[in-house]
Amino acid sequence: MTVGPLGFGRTTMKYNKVVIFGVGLIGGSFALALRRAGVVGEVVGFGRSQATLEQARQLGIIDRIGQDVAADVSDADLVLLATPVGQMAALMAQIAPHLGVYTRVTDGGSTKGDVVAAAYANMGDRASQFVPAHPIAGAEQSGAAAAKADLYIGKKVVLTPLPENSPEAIARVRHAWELCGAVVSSLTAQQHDEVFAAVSHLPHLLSFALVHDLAQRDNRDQLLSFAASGFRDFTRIAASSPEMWRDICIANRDALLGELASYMQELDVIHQALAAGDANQLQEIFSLAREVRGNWTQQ
Ligand SMILES: NC(=O)C1=CN([C@@H]2O[C@H](COP(=O)(O)OP(=O)(O)OC[C@H]3O[C@@H](n4cnc5c(N)ncnc54)[C@H](O)[C@@H]3O)[C@@H](O)[C@H]2O)C=CC1
Ligand SMILES: O=C(O)C(=O)Cc1ccc(O)cc1
Repeated sequence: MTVGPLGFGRTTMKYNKVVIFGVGLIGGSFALALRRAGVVGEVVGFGRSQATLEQARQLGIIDRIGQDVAADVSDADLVLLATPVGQMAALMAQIAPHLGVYTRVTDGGSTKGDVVAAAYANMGDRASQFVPAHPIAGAEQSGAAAAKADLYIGKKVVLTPLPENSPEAIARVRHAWELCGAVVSSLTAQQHDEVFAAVSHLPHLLSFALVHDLAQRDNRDQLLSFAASGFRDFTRIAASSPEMWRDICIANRDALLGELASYMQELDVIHQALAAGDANQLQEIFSLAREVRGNWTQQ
């Protein structure tokens, strides 16, 4: 079975050629997941570092390292942009003129408003072939060596389709993520960025901030030597890629600033309660948080 005009509507589509820009955790896992599903012919990887691409080839993530973007995207069934979000505008400009008529493009970026704006600014009419996506799956590790075929199984992927996308383009991209094992839903880009500012971008910012604060102290080695599992849980995500998180924070800064302001207000309330020795208020705050966190299960 092939993907092409006749491939749409069949129960399982085969992707003869998948091209990945950024063969790291997200791009590499996408390739491995499609391979595991047995639906991909050839996987071609493009990247910034030849050594990483060679590693990805040796790990069996990609079949070959791409040499010619124009040639490789012209007959690709599917293109995935899986670089830090700050790199995507330039890549879109590079691929757009060469995309085949039946080539569909998706991405794995953690922010969507900026990525959608980049598509409109850099892809012209070809933006209709781009269906933005965000897999809510990942880890603090980066790079091809961290890629896993089962990363997306049972995890959410949020699509933020463009009005210009055809139902067929959306269905194809949705299907690709479903073949990776994901549960796909849709939001507007604005809804997406507001939600993830609160539950992902702010927590990462806070975790980086705590470790950064401790890191600047003269006695940091002593402090870290006594830190236990609470510290480990709160700060695991501070081991994430600085470049990736720099780009996310800058891209979603409006929503993130709103969440930061709200969090600072909360800290202010806690600060006042603590300064006043108001044990009841602290208990109320901790109890509500404990109840909500205790009832939360990752869906
Ligand atoms: N790490 C995570 O848990 C998650 C990350 N994301 C998003 O996925 C994207 C990729 O993140 P990861 O896979 O974690 O990062 P990664 O660091 O593992 O992989 C990114 C790859 O992109 C390559 N790259 C950078 N600039 C490039 C360019 N201009 N052209 C081609 N390749 C380039 C890098 O060399 C690297 O191999 C980011 O946009 C991130 O926001 C989304 C969900 C989860
Ligand atoms: O490491 C973790 O727990 C994460 O939260 C991974 C993650 C990072 C970025 C995303 O956009 C989505 C998921």
